[in-house]
Amino acid sequence: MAPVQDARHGEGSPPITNNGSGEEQLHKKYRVTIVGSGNWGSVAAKLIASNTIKLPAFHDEVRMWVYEETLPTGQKLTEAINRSNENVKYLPGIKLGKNVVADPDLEHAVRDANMLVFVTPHQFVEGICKRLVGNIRGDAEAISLIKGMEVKMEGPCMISTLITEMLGINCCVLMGANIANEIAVEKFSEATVGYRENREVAQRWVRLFSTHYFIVSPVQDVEGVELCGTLKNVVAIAAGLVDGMDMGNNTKAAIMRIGLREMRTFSKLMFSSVKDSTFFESCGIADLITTCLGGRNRKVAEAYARNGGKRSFDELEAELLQGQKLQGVSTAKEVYEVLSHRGWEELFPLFTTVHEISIGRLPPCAIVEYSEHKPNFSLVEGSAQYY
Ligand SMILES: NC(=O)C1=CN([C@@H]2O[C@H](COP(=O)(O)OP(=O)(O)OC[C@H]3O[C@@H](n4cnc5c(N)ncnc54)[C@H](O)[C@@H]3O)[C@@H](O)[C@H]2O)C=CC1
Ligand SMILES: O=C(CO)COP(=O)(O)O
Repeated sequence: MAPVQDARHGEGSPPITNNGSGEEQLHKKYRVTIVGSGNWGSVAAKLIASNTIKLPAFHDEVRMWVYEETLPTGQKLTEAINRSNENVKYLPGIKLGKNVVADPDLEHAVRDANMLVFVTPHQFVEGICKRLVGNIRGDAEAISLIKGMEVKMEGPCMISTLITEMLGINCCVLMGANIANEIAVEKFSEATVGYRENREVAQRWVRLFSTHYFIVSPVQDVEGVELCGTLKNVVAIAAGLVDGMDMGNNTKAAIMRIGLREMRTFSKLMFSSVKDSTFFESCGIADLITTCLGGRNRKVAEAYARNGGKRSFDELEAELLQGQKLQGVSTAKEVYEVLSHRGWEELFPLFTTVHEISIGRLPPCAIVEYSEHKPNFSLVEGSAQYY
């Protein structure tokens, strides 16, 4: 396995070694809390804990806020995690590291941390941030691993922006081709850290997550990285529908290509700063491929099509994912709200069709019929250049 310093890093930047910088070692120890403890949240805890235990810049202990629940055994989830060092519900069979402490008290979990890792399903973030206002350290920095967005009156709001606006702190993002169960068993993967201005902060996040099997590259394009991670979940629903109708590899590849094109157009229309090169990072094409081949959105959408649209996504999610959450259906709705508000539906036939299928307005087979429609460029001046 290639060591971290041999890895390719975004933007042709010098490699980031995993030793911790002199500045960090002299001045400050960083204390990490993970806000979230689902499937990916637990794997993030494992990655981070393996680094904090050996890097002098970080306190060993990693606190993980757990949305408390009672297991069928009657035991609390946090007690089970702290006793067995495993998240027995969301990541069974994987040791998290002895330095991971599960904490059911959100405010207590974040109190001492100056590095906050947000990793919950996106629909819960606003409620969590409301509880955190006034309860975090003044020098805290955040990173979001959350793939999703909110739609406000003013328009779409990325989760990193929501965190920044509600808590008044800088927020980077980490996205990539990262099916959690594969990283949990240490299979080689890559990820992208998106940052706004402060490259030193981005490097600290890279050091916190990087291992010999998890290669992280920084890219100065928060919106591009976050929109890639968010929008690919909608395309994965389309890919799953195609699988559920046994339409074969060529059709699925066509859907992925059309989806990637819509991802790029949507991102660039929302934020003109989004870079084309971001779509070639792990957060872009690689995440699209892995999610369309092996993700939960794909899996549930396949079941939806196999049932001819007769069982709802909610019902199938509960049955197939056992408490884990689907992001693609709600993201399709959020994207659709943006498109319909602006009158852009015909510019995004795939995104629009995924939403209409997921609410039962169209049958699953519409994914191919409608997605192949030529986008109507006359709707937005200059949009043709993004196709
Ligand atoms: N699982 C994966 O392979 C990957 C997931 N992601 C992203 O990470 C984010 C988090 O996903 P996972 O960690 O996989 O979670 P998950 O889908 O496995 O688990 C759901 C989590 O939500 C929590 N929860 C349920 N109700 C809640 C409430 N009312 N308030 C707060 N939390 C509640 C549960 O306790 C659980 O921790 C999502 O945005 C997802 O797209 C990103 C990369 C990979
Ligand atoms: O984001 C993911 C992989 O990078 C996981 O996607 P799913 O939520 O569809 O499993």
